[in-house]
Amino acid sequence: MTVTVTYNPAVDQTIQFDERMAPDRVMRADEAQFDAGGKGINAAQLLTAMDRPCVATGLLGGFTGSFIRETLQDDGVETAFVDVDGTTRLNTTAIAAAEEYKLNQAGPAVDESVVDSLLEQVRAQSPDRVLVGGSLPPGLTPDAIDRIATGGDWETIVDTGGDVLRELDAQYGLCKPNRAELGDATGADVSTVEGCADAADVFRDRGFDRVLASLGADGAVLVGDAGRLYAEALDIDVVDTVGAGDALLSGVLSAWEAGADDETALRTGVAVSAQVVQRAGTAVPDLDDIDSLRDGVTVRRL
Ligand SMILES: Nc1ncnc2c1ncn2[C@@H]1O[C@H](COP(=O)(O)OP(=O)(O)O)[C@@H](O)[C@H]1O
Ligand SMILES: O=P(O)(O)OC[C@H]1O[C@](O)(COP(=O)(O)O)[C@@H](O)[C@@H]1O
Repeated sequence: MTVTVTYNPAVDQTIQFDERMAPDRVMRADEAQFDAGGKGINAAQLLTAMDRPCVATGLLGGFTGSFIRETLQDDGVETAFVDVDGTTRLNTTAIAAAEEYKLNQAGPAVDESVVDSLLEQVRAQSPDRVLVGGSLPPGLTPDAIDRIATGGDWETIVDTGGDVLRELDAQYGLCKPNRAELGDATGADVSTVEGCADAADVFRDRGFDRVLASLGADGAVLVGDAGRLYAEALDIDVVDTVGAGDALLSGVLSAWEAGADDETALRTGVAVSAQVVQRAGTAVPDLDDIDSLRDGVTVRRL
């Protein structure tokens, strides 16, 4: 069973415009979409949709926090959040004439003592693995993630920005940097797939047993004891890439939970992420034919 930890959840607002974004003018959208968001929460929704036992934890506050809790419960996702003062943030994605703008808030300031309460919630679930996803709100340092990794007898997986990734000091089962985060955290040249795999190898020497590097339209690389695998992205019409990394990671974790090997897991992750990027927002897409979609993913050893 997987527990997800989202220290800095978000209500994801997605608004779309036909015309390009421009300053000093009122941009009027016909509609707006609101989804429960934040990297760990996105993963919990996808894992639940793929029938993998999962509990979503993290920090929630204010009316936006209530929206997230109610949305997850309506979606059948088990929750065990810690309530905090302040208001959970609203992250806005504006899609204007096919250009995507991501406007993220920092989130409510919290006291480090909240990590103790969160760890209690995690331990109470007796998880096999814990996925810590997303940024940290003001008041928390990377130690808040290391404390999860050292807080119990579970495997810890982490998906966070390169600046935080670089500071982690515990042992992790997997990290999921995207191309920019891979380059930021290692200083390596990540302009080629081989370069990304080399940079991922550097990460493995820093306490990450496996590295799942997401490369956007170029697909993904999975590096671990079983070797270095590269999967091409599927050729699809992209609407919104927000949530793509969470989808890739969720697909990989879901396949591993079903006993799949690394190649099948990587194929599954690419297939799930392809479904997510074909629609706006971070709500769960149609995952019914993931098995046939993943058979269409090209994978090779590097
Ligand atoms: N333009 C695209 N075409 C097809 N698949 C994509 C595209 N962008 C992202 N994906 C899929 O989503 C995955 C994660 O995308 P990426 O943007 O790297 O993640 P993140 O959201 O973490 O930055 C990719 O590995 C790929 O499988
Ligand atoms: O696009 P990704 O990396 O899969 O993550 C999407 C999620 O990350 C967020 O952009 C938040 O990211 P951060 O936690 O890193 O600030 C959410 O708004 C969104 O739900």
